Amino acid sequence: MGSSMQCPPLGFSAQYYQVGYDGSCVRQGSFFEGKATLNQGVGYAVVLGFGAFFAFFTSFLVWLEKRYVGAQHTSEWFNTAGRSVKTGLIASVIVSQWTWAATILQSSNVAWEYGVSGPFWYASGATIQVLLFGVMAIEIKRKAPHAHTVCEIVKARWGTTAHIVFLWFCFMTNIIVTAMLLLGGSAVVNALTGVNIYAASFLIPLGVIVYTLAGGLKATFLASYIHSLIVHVILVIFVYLVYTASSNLGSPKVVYNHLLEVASKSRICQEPISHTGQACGPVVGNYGGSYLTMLSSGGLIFGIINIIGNFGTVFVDNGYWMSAIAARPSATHKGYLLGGLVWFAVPFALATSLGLGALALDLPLTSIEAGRGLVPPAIAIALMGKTGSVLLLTMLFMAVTSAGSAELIAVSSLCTYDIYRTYINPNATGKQILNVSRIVILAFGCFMGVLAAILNKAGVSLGWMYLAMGVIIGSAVMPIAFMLLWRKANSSGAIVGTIAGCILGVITWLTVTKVEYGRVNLDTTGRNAPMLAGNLVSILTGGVIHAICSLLWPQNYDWESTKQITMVERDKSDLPDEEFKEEKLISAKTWILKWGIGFTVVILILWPVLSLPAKEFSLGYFTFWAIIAIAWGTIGSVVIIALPLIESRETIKNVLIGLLTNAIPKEKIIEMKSKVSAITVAVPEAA
Ligand SMILES: NC(N)=O
Repeated sequence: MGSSMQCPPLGFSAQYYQVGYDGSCVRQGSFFEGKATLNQGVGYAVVLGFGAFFAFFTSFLVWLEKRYVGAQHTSEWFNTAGRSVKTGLIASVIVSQWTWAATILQSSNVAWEYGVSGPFWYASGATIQVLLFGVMAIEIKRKAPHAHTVCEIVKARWGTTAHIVFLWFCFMTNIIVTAMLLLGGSAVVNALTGVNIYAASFLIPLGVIVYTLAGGLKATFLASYIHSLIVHVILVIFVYLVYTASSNLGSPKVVYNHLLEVASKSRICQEPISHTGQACGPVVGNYGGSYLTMLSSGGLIFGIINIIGNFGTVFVDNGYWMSAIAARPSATHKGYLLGGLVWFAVPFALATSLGLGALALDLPLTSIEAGRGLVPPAIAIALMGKTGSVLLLTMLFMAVTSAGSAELIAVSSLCTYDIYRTYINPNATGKQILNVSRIVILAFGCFMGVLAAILNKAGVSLGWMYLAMGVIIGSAVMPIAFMLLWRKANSSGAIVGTIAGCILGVITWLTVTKVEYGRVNLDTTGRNAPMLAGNLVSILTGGVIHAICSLLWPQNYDWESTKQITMVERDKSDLPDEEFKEEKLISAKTWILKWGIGFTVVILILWPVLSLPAKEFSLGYFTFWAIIAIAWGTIGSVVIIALPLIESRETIKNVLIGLLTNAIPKEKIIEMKSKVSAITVAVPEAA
């Protein structure tokens, strides 16, 4: 029997093919076909229930911390978490803040498009920014120790015009990231449960708002540990399922053999045995058309776009500055390095399992489904049915909730400190700051719900947005880095470079689209060549213009005005002065420079270069690759789950003793007594 007559054509995944009336083999038109595996009740329970549960949970954590640890809940606490968070929790926060819907969904989409190189470029191209941001995090401690936001530092150094420009770019970053969270979240909720996509777009932020309002930064930090824990447990389940336990796949060897077959040159891909937009046969741009190679032009182009876009979404996202501000000085650099290395496993291990698994099972996904982020839900269903759907939905919701709440707090602190306190009420009290923070969280969350519904209506996909982000915000990356790293960097160069880079980036993007494809629409603007050109022009123009202006008219800045940024209320900080010593901070900077740059060279240059000679991976090479993914996923998960617990064992012990005996810690009683005696001395009649 000829291969054209076989049905299914590859001898596996028969459920996605059927024999037509004329005897031809017909592939299913799409994976989901508008059918949901879970009912709408589950969808609404997840969308509303998780938000409500975490709102309750964070309120409980806040209460515990107040009662048994003695935290004072000032506006400083709400927005900076007391600036004393330790390495393990900072790493866990970084991982949960950086684990977007896209990390879970888009990474598997690029695995589905380009094969093994997709997850690798997704992971490495978005890890190095976190590692390198560790340098900025230390510089904040040295040069702007009392700042609340990145834009406060911009204003202190470069004045009002630069402040307004960078505020705009920071807001754009928060809007883009939140939009991606909601686009991915709503698409998956809709596909898995049938909840209306517009209802999902609007309801998802509601849960995040409630949860964020309840806690502020510190409580969301604590809850983000729970988010990280759940994400990593489910990640490990999926990875082991694909490579060791599933009856359909279950070993690197089966995945490898299936990947060879689905991309085979002899495979017939005409209608109706396959349909336009479905994965079938050799991959254009890959060595030998194989999914099993790092020699992939599409994968490499995606990698470059990914690096640029993610520099934008780390360096221009106030959320990362806030995490750095919240970190204890001696923990900052280690937290960022550890967070980056653990996070690498999330897209790498997950997409190497789910994305390649979807290809290996020859799932009838279309490019539209994949672009909407539906590769992981499809394979979760294929491997585990309803259980897989629930696990995937839970994992995605953890990502959307914690990253979404970080974005809400980032926007709220920009609005309170950079607009309200700077331009409207410079003498704002802590109470006023807290009120404005909460109003902004509510307003921005609602605004994003509406925006996500509009974007869904316009047909904007997660994949499109992910590639476009660097064009829009990339130009601000180098000026923002220069701000803390280069004394010559001047204000006019930062303003002109950032604005011109963005405008030229967009013009280049659209022009290349028009020249290459003859028309400009969502489909053509989302292709690799225009995206690459736009991203490169945006980031390079921003940096080059700023560098040239600064060399011609250097500022020679001494960081005195950034050191003068003030706090609203004095924080109760039990950090020893030792923590802020310049020698300690300089040695932390040397450490993060060495390790941050070292790991960047390894994962961005050495690893891909060393994997090129393998051309098309042999079975042994692919098995080794899969083992690295499994091991990195497992070790990363153990570290991120165990370290925060180990570091906080004293606090946990105090809280547990307090809960069991209802005793309030001695230090807190002493503190309360000293307050009472201070009042008695000041106001004798109070005695
Ligand atoms: N955070 C990202 N780029 O997944």
